[in-house]
Amino acid sequence: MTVLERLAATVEARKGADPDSSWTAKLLARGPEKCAEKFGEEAVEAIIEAVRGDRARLASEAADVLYHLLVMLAARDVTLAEVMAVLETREGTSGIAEKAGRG
Ligand SMILES: N=c1c2ncn([C@@H]3O[C@H](COP(=O)(O)OP(=O)(O)OP(=O)(O)O)[C@@H](O)[C@H]3O)c2ncn1[C@@H]1O[C@H](COP(=O)(O)O)[C@@H](O)[C@H]1O
Repeated sequence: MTVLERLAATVEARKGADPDSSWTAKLLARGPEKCAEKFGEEAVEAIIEAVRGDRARLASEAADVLYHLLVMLAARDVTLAEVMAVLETREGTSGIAEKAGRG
């Protein structure tokens, strides 16, 4: 199991946990809209570091983005496995070919 899969399992397990002892449970208790907003904030923080070019800070912000992505997905009952399955269907298809083939 990868660290991302373990984190997804932890996030899933936090559904219904005590918001006073779990940041994940606190976020989930505030609803999917708040989880989405939080994901957006973390994404913006990662964008800022990408523009600045600080590799270590970008890696750290990217970790925040991945964690908050998992929380946002969990809030809408979308599993990491579902996302990975979508990525798998795209394997081997160039983004350029995919765009050209759109109706
Ligand atoms: N990976 C994370 C993780 N990444 C970030 N965070 C929290 O997300 C919160 C982000 O909140 P804020 O935006 O307020 O913090 P910030 O980005 O520093 O904000 P600024 O003050 O800079 O604006 C912080 O409290 C971080 O600790 C995380 N909280 C939990 N996890 C993982 O989730 C697991 C379960 O955590 P709990 O649900 O808290 O038990 C943990 O063991 C970790 O593996």
